[in-house]
Amino acid sequence: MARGKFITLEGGEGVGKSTNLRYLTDWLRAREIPFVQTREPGGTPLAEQLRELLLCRREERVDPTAELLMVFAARAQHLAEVILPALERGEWVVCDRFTDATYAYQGGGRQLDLGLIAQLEQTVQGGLRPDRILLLDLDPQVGLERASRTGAADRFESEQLAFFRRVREAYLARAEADPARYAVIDAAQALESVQRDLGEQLESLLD
Ligand SMILES: Nc1ncnc2c1ncn2[C@@H]1O[C@H](COP(=O)(O)OP(=O)(O)O)[C@@H](O)[C@H]1O
Ligand SMILES: Cc1cn([C@H]2C[C@H](O)[C@@H](COP(=O)(O)OP(=O)(O)O)O2)c(=O)[nH]c1=O
Repeated sequence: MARGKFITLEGGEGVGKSTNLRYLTDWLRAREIPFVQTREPGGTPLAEQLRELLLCRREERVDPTAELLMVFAARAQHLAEVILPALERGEWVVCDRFTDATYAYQGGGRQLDLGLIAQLEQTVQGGLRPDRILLLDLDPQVGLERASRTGAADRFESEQLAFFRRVREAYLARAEADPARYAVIDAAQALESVQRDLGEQLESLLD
């Protein structure tokens, strides 16, 4: 049994991840490809509890290294319980955010050392990396405006614009360094154009 493909969807706030996840899963269903849809932080009961702790707004300042370790704690659990078993069963995994979000938010946004993130990535994931990272790219000003229409701001969404500019730059720098693995999709386009681009990416992953 061939290992399943591991696809992640990434981008800043309000880029259209939720909207386009539905497109991705409909595409897989239409082709009868077995898959697991999941998200980070989260994806297991313990990891979802860590997500709540990470996202809730609080009086106490959250130390960036503490934040980073919580993200990777959730990821270790998610990998062991959900992602690796699904890939081993030959199913595809569609994950709403993964380690690129850590490079972007904790590395770019919080300005933590990228070498430290790489060390944790190696410890937690070994050699596992997504087969394709679908990066929805959008000016954060537009993204935040879109996101503000969909509910109250969590701890990350409450950051300043400069934070989200660094997030975007960090994502784009990673995509530029490994163009075979990343698809940068212009999320400012009309939804149907975004989805056409996503569909092309998925087609290219079929054996
Ligand atoms: N390509 C697009 N053009 C215009 N608006 C969009 C587009 N994609 C998504 N939206 C809208 O932007 C808002 C945020 O989209 P959503 O999918 O919830 O983003 P995210 O999950 O990335 O925060 C929603 O109101 C959605 O309808
Ligand atoms: C996976 C991950 C997410 N995050 C942040 C980014 C998001 O603001 C938040 C939750 O992700 P998500 O549910 O995708 O939020 P949204 O739909 O509002 O974009 O967690 C990190 O800071 N580091 C990480 O490694």
